[in-house]
Order: sequence, then C-alpha cells, then structure tokens
Amino acid sequence: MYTETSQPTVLLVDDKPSNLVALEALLDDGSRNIIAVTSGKEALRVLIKQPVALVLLDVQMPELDGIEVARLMRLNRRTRDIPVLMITAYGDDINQMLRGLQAGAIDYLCKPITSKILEAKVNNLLGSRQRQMDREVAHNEANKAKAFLVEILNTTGEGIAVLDSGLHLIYTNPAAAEILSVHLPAEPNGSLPFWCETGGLYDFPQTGTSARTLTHEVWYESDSNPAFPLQLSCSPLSTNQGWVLAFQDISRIKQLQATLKRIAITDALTGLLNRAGFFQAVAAALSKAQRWNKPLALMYLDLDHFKDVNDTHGHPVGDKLLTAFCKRLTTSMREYDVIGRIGGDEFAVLLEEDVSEEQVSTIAEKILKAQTKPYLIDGHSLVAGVSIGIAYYPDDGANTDQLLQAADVAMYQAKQDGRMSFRHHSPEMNARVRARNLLMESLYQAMEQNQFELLYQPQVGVADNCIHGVEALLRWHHPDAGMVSPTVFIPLLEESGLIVKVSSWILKAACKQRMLWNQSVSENLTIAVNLSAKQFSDELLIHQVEQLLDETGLPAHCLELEVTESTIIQNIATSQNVLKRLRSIGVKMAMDDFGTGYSSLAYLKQLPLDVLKIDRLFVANLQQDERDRAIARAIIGLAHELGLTVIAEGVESKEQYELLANMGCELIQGFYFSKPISSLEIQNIGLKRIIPQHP
Ligand SMILES: Nc1nc2c(ncn2[C@@H]2O[C@@H]3COP(=O)(O)O[C@H]4[C@@H](O)[C@H](n5cnc6c(=O)[nH]c(N)nc65)O[C@@H]4COP(=O)(O)O[C@H]3[C@H]2O)c(=O)[nH]1
Repeated sequence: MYTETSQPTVLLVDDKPSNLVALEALLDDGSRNIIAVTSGKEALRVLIKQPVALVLLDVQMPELDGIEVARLMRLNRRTRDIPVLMITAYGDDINQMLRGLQAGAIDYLCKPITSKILEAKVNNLLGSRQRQMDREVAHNEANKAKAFLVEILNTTGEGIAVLDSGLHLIYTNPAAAEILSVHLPAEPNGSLPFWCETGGLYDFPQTGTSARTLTHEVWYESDSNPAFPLQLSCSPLSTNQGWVLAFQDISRIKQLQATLKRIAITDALTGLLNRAGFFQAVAAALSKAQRWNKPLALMYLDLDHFKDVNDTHGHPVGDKLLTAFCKRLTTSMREYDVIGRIGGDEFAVLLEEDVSEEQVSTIAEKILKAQTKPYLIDGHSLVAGVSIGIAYYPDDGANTDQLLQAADVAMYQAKQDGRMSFRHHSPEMNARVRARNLLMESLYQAMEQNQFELLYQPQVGVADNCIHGVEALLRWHHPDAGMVSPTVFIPLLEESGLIVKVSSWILKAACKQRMLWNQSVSENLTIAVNLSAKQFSDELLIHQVEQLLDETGLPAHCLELEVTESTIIQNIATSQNVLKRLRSIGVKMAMDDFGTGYSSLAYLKQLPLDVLKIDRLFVANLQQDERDRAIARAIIGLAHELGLTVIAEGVESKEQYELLANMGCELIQGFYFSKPISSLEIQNIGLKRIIPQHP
C-alpha cells in the first residue's frame, strides 16, 4: 500500500529487455517508481513483496505468459485489485484479448506502442487506482470508527437507548437492555413503558433545532418491571424523529440515601430518633398543628445523677442503663407518641393526641412510676431517677426551639423541687430562670472580686455550754442582690463546675482561721466544713486535704468534714471507701442533714463516721410530735452505741434544747445559742459560757 504522498510503483513485465528499456524510457518522468522484470514469475515475486499501483504485462512470454500472470494475480488477496494493462503484438486477435480481459486485465495496449496513448492509459489507471485506494482507506477508517463506537456502547455501564417519536424503543445497548429488561425488537402489540416524574408522566423535551440535553430523575415502569428510579439524560434526535436516552439505574443510590437519611436521624445507642430526627418530627407536627389549630405537648426528660453512674460504674454500664431506660420509657408511651434522645441523658417526647394537662400529667406519672423499680445491670442495682418538664403548643412556644426551651425550664424546676417529679411550664418559671442565669453569670466573678465570706456557727456542748466546735458556712455578698443564700448559689456552683475552685478556697480559709483561734479560743476547737457532692466524689480530695493540713499545720482531728446523708446514700460502697480513707488520715467525718428523708439507720453501722448531725427539720417537730421524740431518742441511743457524737442542728428554743439534752445529745447548734457569726465574734466568745439568745 502506498499513501497519497508517496510515488506509485509501476511494474513492467516483458521477456524482451529491449522492450522494457523502451517502456521505461517512455514512463519514467520522475513521478512514479518503475520496476522492470523479464518474466511472469519474477513479476509475481515483486507483487507479493511490495505494493504496486499498476502492472504493464506483456501477453506473450515463455513459461508464464501475461494472461496466466493476470489470472494468478486475481487469485491472490494482496494482488487481485491491482490494475493490469496488457501489452500485445496481436491487436487483432480478439480471442486472445478476450482471454486477457477475462483473466482480469483492465485494458490493452497494442504494439507498436504510441507514447501518448501509453501515457494517457497509465495516468487513467493510476488515477483510478489511487481513488480506489482512497476509498478503501476511508472505508476502513469508517469501519474502525464504527467498531470503536460499538465497543463503547457495548461495554459502557450506562444504558443508551433510542426512542422513536411514538416512544417505542428502537435501539438499546446491552446495558440499557439489561436495566430496562427489554429485548428488541419489542412485541408489536406490547404496551409502552411509563417514564414518570414526580407529579406525572415525564415530559419528553421538544424535538427540533433548539433541542438541548436535559437531565432528570425519572421512574421507569413496564409490564416486566415494577417502577424503579433512573437518572436520565434525554437528547432529541436532530431528525425530529425521537430521542437518545442515556441513563443509570439509581435504585441502589436511592436505597443508600434512604439508609443514610435514617442513620442521620437515629440515635445509634437506643435506636430512638436523635436530636436532628426529633426536631424534624416536631417541625412536621407543628406545621400540622398550626394548620388544624390543634395543641401539642412536649416533654423534656432528664435523668437524675446519670453522670454519677458513668463516673462510678463506667460508660458501658451507663450505656446499658440508658438503653434499659429507653425500653421502659417506650413501653410507658403510646405507639403514636414520638420519642427522641436529644442529649447524653436527655430525652424528649412529643404528644400529638390527648394533650390536656390532665392527660399529660397521667402520662408523666406513668413514666415516673415505671422508673421507681431499680434496674439490675452487670450486678448493680441502679435507679434511673428522672425529672420531667412539660410545655404546650401554642401556649408555651410557637416553634421547636421555644417549646423545648420552655420544657427544659419546667424540667429544671422539677429538679429544683426535689427530682423524680414533673412540672408544667408556667411564665413565672422564665423569670426564675432569667434570675438564675444572671446569678450564674455573676458567680464567675465572685471569687476574683472577693465576694465570698465565711461565717461560723458555734456547736455548743450541753455539759458546759461552751463552744466545742464551729461550722464554717459560706456567704456571698452580691454587689446588687445583696446576701444570696447558699441554698441558692451552692447548686449553681456545682452546676457550673466552679464548686471545685470555691471549695478549695473554703477549706483553706477555714483551716487557716481555725489555726488563728489556737490562742484566742482553744487548741481543741473543731472546725466543721461542708463538702459538696462533687468534692466528695473527687479522687483528688484526700490528697488535697492532706496537703492542706500540711500547709496550715492544723492537727487532723480538729478538722471535721460534713457530708449530707443524700450524698452518702447515693453510693454506699464508694462512700464507705472515701469515708474510710479520710478517717485514716485522722480527719473526723460527720453525716449532715440526718433525718431529711432516708434516715438510713440500716446503713449507719456500715459507715465509718464520727459525728451524726440531726437535721433541723427533725428538731423542729420535737415538741409537737411524740413519735419524732421517740425516733430522736432511738437515733441518739443508736448513734452512741455506734460510738458517734450527736449534734442537733437548728435548735431554736429552750424546749428543743432541753428535750435533746435529756435524750443525751451532747452538742447543740442553732439560733438558740447563736446564728452563724464572724470569726471575730467567735474569738470574742472564746471559751466563755455562751448565753442563749432565746432563753
Ligand atoms: N432556721 C434555722 N436555720 C439554722 C439554725 N441554725 C443554723 N441554721 C442554718 O442551717 C444551715 C446549716 O447548714 P447545713 O445543714 O450544712 O446546710 C448548708 C449547706 O448544705 C450549704 N452550705 C453552706 N455553706 C457551705 C459551704 O461552705 N460549702 C458547701 N458545700 N455547702 C455549704 O448551704 C446550706 C445552708 O446554709 P446556711 O444558709 O448557712 O444555713 C445554715 C445555718 O445558717 C436555726 O436554728 N434555725
């Protein structure tokens, strides 16, 4: 094969070299390659070896004549299309000429050869051969391109199909046939498939010159296929006779998206809706409620002391408790109520039906009741106390945030009022929360601005009416609000975490002050300091106390640490351990507020304590209530048998004092002798007998 730019090769075949020389002389004008051979055999050898554009073949040759060479050329694939121009000395021998033409010759030249005729015929034949070659090249190129396109169509994963103007499928590549489950040609009377979009049938774009490719998500449905989603690109054919479709089955992607969507709104631990999911559910319910003018109720639930469970028993136990709690919560609710976990130990419930205050209260009571039974988790018996706040649409909020905030405020109030209870939101609660938030903000500066002070309340011996000890009590002088009660700000300190910093200041200030009284009061005076629940569970407490005693030089037996009964009872085993370790360094341990609820007489024996403080609420009823007197007598008796010192708190009257003194209570604390007073006032009293305030 030769290209357009290369010169064509002309093969001259004649057994007479003189003829060859003459022919070559006539043809060799520099525009073509000339090869001259003297036999048919040689000619065939050249033809097999190299591309030749034209053969000038003498008919009469020994061995292999021109007609035989032409015949053999036609039998070979490589030579059959090469034009042959026969040269004969017998121009009048019709038979011979006919045989030559039948053997494949294109034309004849008769000897003697006229150079012009030779030139014209050679040029014609070379030109036509060139055109034939060009056509062959173009045809081959087209075939290659077609094969390439077919390969692409056959191997692509994308479905490619052509629809005629009547929406019949007239072409599908293999992927399209598989996706659509069709075999062309389609059944002549088969029904047309549906191409649908949200809202109805898919509107195929207008055909015509302004046609563009449009991409859509459509649903395809046919006799053999239930509807499934396709991502479809549709291009009208330029002939106006249909459309080319390119598409992919996106069922898997859709399923994946749905799964991801579900995961995105589900809480992995409990399987409930997570915060995002719950918010979506509330938003949907709110728009319905707005449309139909219906009320909604939203409950906010917070587990009481859940953090302690995590801290004490570890997160796996905490997780199991949450899961068990959710199970119980779910069984307390109706099937159509929506429950979500919106924080670590915070849950919310949306009630759309039967949302009168009375009905919602019944549900809240049911939830609380279900939680009174302890959970048995990994050998631990745990109670998941819960506080519930309830808010209503439209009274307490118009959107999700407002409603949740109102329910949260009500929940906080429930916690304040004693936990394991529920509260309905009321507008006054907002004011309370605002005030609380303001206080919380100013608490952060209270330490730096020296707004805290310690007062000391004497603990007076019944035997001698002298001060045996003092309880350090914290005071906060708020620059605007004046004196704020510790019952208000101690929980805020705990909540904010500031309690750690403030508590270590209290301990240090109390111990330092106590050392100053060595001379002015007594070397044996006890200083009692309250420990917050957080401090009591702080691993570093013992180290901190040891360091403090070291720093201040205070003998350990002069320091008494008070822990409330409720803190101790939360986890008896841990409390036993902490009490034991603190006592091992010589510090005295007192149980504060004894009698405020638990009256854990059964535990007293197991707790390593030195002092039992009877709560003032208990003391207040002594005069009126014979049963309280009997119980107080029993408590004091039992405490003594266990080797504990008893201090009665909140003693306000002579009668209370005398009753307690008669029962054997050895130390009295209360307004009867003194309110909490300054360190200077304690110093002034010193070891003198203290005169009752209300004799
Ligand atoms: N009605 C009446 N009340 C009496 C009488 N005698 C004493 N009180 C009051 O009873 C509370 C006794 O302290 P508490 O039970 O430890 O109860 C304390 C304690 O739990 C907590 N608290 C006070 N100071 C501190 C502190 O420094 N650290 C910690 N963690 N808590 C503290 O705040 C609670 C309240 O403290 P305060 O307001 O100082 O109230 C004090 C005291 O002023 C009486 O005869 N009648």
